[in-house]
Amino acid sequence: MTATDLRNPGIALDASLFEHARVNTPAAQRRAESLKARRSVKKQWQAAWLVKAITCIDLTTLAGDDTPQRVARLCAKARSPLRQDLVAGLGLEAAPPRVGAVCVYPSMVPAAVRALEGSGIPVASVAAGFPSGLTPLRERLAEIDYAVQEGAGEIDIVITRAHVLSQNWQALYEEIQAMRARCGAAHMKAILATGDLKTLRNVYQASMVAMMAGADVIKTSTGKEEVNATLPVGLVMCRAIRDYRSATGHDIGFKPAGGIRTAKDALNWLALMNEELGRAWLEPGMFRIGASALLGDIERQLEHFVTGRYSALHHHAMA
Ligand SMILES: O=C[C@H](O)COP(=O)(O)O
Repeated sequence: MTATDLRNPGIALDASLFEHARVNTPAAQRRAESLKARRSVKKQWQAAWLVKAITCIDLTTLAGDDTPQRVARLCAKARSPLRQDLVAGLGLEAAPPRVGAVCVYPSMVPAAVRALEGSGIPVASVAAGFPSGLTPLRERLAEIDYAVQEGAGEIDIVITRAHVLSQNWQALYEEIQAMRARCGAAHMKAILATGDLKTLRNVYQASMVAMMAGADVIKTSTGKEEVNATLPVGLVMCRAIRDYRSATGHDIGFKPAGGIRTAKDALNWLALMNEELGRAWLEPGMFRIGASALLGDIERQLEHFVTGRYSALHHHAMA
C-alpha cells in the first residue's frame, strides 16, 4: 500500500448487515473448483500475470529461527525479485518488478527497515499475539506500538478466534477497533485465521465485523493454522468486501496467505480477484499474497518462458 491509498474509516457495528447472511458452502466450493479447472493463460500472457503476481507478494519470513541476517537477505530478494537476465529477457529493464512488502515478526522490523531503506518497499509486521492472538490485549496492543515505532508501515494483526466462535461481535469489533487506533498511519491487515473459524458463514461475518472496525485489508490466515488460504474462503471474503463496499462506499483490500506455493496457485488467486472484485484488486494497493516460498516457483516459470529450460527450485533460494 502507498501513502496515497485510501484508508478505511470503519463504521459503527451494524449486525443487520451480516447476521442474516447465509453461505451456500457446496456452491462456494463448486465456484472455487471451476477456477482451478479452467485452462490457465499461456505464454506471454502468463508471464505478464506472473510478473503482476510478484508485485503483489508480501515476501514473508515468520520462522522461529529468523535472524537479522536472514531478513536482510530476504529484503535483498524483495528489491530484486527476478534475476537480471530474466528482467532483461522479459524486457522489463525500464521498470523492474519489486514485491509488495516484506513481512516479518516485530523484533525483525528494525533489520527489515534498515535493509529496505530507500527502496520504497514497506515493511509489514505481524503483531497482536501472532499467531494465536491469545496474549492479553494490553500486550497485543503494546506489540503494535513497538512495530509502528520501529518503522513498520503495515501491521498484520490477529483476531481472537473465540469471539467469532461465540458470536461475540461486540467484543471482536472493539478489539479490532482498538488495534486500528494503535496502528496510527500504518495500514492494518486483519488476519481472520479462517482455518480456525469452522464455517464459511463465520468467515463472512468476521470479515464484515473486521471491516466495520476499520481493517484496511482482510487476510485469510497466519500460515500456522492446519488449513490456511483456500479458494472457497477467498470467495466468501471477496463477497464480503463487495457487500461492505455497497453498504459504505469503502474499498477494502484482500490478502490470502499460507500455503500458497506455486505459480498456478497465484494465477488462480489473481483470476478470483479479477472475476469477483475487478481490475482495481489486481494492484498491490488492494491485493497481496502472503507467501514465503511462492516467488521461487514464479521465478522458475519465468525462467522457462525466457530460456525454454526449467531449473531446480533450489536455484531460486529466498534467503
Ligand atoms: O502471512 C504469510 C504466511 O505466514 C506465509 O505462509 P507460507 O509460509 O505458508 O507461505
